[in-house]
Amino acid sequence: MAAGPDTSPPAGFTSSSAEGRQRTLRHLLSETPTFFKSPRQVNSASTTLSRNVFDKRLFIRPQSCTAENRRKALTASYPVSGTHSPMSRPRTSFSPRTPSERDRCATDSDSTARRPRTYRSYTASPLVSESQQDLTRHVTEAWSRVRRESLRRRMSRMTPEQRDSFRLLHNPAFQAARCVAVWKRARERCTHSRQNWREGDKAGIARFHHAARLVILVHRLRVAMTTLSRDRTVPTAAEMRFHTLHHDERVLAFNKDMYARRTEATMRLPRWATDIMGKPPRWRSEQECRRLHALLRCLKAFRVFSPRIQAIMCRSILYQFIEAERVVLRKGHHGSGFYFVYSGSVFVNAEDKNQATGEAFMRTEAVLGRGDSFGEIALLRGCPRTASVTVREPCELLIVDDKIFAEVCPKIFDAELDERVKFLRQVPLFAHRYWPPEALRQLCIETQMQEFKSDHIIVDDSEEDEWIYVCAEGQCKVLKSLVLEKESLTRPASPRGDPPSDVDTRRVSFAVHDDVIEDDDDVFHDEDQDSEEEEEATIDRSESMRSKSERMLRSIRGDHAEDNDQDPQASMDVFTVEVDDGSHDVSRAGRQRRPPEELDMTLRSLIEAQLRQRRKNDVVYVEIGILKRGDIFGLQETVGVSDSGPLILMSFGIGTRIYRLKRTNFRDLASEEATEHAKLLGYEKKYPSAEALLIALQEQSKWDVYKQTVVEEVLRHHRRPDRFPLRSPTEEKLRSRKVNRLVSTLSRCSDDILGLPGNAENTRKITEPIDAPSDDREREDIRRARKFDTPIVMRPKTMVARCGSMLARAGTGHTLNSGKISPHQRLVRQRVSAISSTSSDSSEAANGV
Ligand SMILES: Nc1ncnc2c1ncn2[C@@H]1O[C@@H]2COP(=O)(O)O[C@H]2[C@H]1O
Repeated sequence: MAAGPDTSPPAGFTSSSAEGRQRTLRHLLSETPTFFKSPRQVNSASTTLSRNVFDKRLFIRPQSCTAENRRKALTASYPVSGTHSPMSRPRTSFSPRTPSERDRCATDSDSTARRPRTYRSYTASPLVSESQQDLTRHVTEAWSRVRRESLRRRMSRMTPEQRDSFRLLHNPAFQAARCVAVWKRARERCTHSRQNWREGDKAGIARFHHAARLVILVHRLRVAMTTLSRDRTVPTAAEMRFHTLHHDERVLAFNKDMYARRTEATMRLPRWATDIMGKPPRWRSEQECRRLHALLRCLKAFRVFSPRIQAIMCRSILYQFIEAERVVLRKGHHGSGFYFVYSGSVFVNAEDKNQATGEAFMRTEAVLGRGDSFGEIALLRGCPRTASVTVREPCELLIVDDKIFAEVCPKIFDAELDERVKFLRQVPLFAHRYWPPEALRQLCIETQMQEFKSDHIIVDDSEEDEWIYVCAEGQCKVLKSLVLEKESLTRPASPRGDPPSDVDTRRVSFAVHDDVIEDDDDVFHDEDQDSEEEEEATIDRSESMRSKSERMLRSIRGDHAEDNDQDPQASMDVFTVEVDDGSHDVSRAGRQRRPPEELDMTLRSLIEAQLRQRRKNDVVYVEIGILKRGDIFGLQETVGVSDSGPLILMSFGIGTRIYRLKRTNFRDLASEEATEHAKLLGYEKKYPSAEALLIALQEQSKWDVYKQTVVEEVLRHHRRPDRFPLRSPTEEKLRSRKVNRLVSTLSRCSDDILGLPGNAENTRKITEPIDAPSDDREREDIRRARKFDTPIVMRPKTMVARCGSMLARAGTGHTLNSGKISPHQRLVRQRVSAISSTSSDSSEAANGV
């Protein structure tokens, strides 16, 4: 193995200086062109070898190192090819293997006092390998050994404190943090002064390179750790089943999920969003945060936080893409983040015990998908993770830092709690006398604030709902659904038998402009709240005002089941009605049918859904009240004084902001006195019963029919055959248009002419949406209608006067009146209803109702 003695060493080797050695090495390496492709490589290799190997570890006896000799020795010792080539497993320090080697070792060991070891190392060490990679690997190994040793030596000389700080300095995570800091500083310098950067902040660049290397190192470490973590996690049965079915190479059965359309689950975050989330918080601009906020509001779990908390989260939220089967967090570990699932899905695995054997095993508790969140328990309770979470399908997670989540959010939550208490205190229901501060605060913990844009159905069935609503800003309408036969209200009771055209017209007119619905719930939704947690929540409630985070957690987990139990049905006809007792003005509604999804719907969507499904029995929705700031909805149902049946709550105008309180909490926390007080308030603000509304609606319908009849009567003479029939077709056409125009205008103005008691204002409101149609066809219709009607619409006063005089001429006895109903009109209405009830049509209608 050892090279034979050489008598003619090259000049460089006689020198023991570092420079001489390097020169020799360069020379040596340049003669092996297969290994090094360029002079630069030769230079760098020689430098590395000289510094790391020669100088520190493998000091070569110069006399024996001629180029020729060395080549001979190496080729003799290590054949270039062959399966047993030591190059494949380089031996960097010599350790005797064969007996002859051992013998030689023994002999040499006698003279190790000087430097036989290094000599042996030289002879055995494959300093020049058959490939560059081998050489590099060898050198790297040698170098790392040298470093380790020197490190050990240095540390042995240190005090314990020094050792600790030294360890910290060499901790990969710490180094990574330093790298990032260096990188940031370098970038900052770069942005602040490009000139400086260019002119060569050489040290900065060097540091940057160093940082990059460290980042690579840390990344490798992380990969190794995650692989290890995955390998050590025993998959649950559900996980195994899922992955077996979903892995292409192991498809056992036909899995329809693989062919299903999965737009939701596979909806990925746009590039701009990941770019924003890749920036440090202070680099994110206001606009970027707002953009991110608008995007994340589509996530159910995100929406339940208040806008302020959402904004704070957007400032610091991070993005992470995780492959399938990876472990996101492990049970018992320290919690360091709160997660939203943007796409993909995860398994939540909890520990369980086999009843028979007592063995512990992991069981899949839940599968969370897009819009869900996890990881809040450990952060808010300060306990270890309560479950493990592994990735089911490749997943995009959004991570909120534990500091933000556990410190900032509860503070904001507390401030909002104070706000809620302050607001509710102003509402008569929660007067100090009935609700002591502690009870009110307790009630507010699970109170949520929601925001709705215009025409959003907030509650679709007040009897089934679990909440009491207190209007904080804006206005809401209270609607009531009445089931009736379509014919009863749409067929005219006029003796002439001409069907009125107003139902369809109004239906179109009520197809209000479309609104994108966005709401802000304040609290987490948790559908999987089990009885244990509820029990826990009750106990917590009794321990008044624990920690902020605990309260927040309770609030977060308190309500997930909302809004999901909607029964899609019902349709709505457009009607304007009046309740005779005058206590509740009523009005109109839109023909609706509830979409199957859920409460996230506008009036328009309801109307469209209804129009798709024609049914004999329709539901007419009638407005029976308006909720303003401080008004309450759902109180009667909570205290059991409601007899008005299911009601509907809908936002309108510029939208609304409401607080909602859990009915169960209200009942639990209200004292007897408070309950009595609530009952009293409930009685005071009772809505009319279904019967009263039906009667009012019927009367209204008759009134509409009567108006139609009057208009028809007035215009009859216009439709008489012409005395001079010799008109041109164009003239005929114009004439018929004129008549039609008059009819349509009169129909629309008839409310003003004949008077719609107390509802003139409301009538105007109904017709408003006509001016703001949403879809093109509708817009086109209205444009055409407008064009058609222009001369009349432009001069309403004249038109009304004309209609009034026409009506007077027709001998109806009505005078012009656009305000309240006069006693005379009331009389007319009674007469009309008497007439219509005798006619067969109207009696049919009455029976139907
Ligand atoms: N039964 C469950 N259903 C849904 N999610 C759960 C369940 N148990 C635990 N988790 C979530 O899994 C998370 C594990 O970490 P945490 O304990 O911080 O918070 C936990 C919850 O967010």
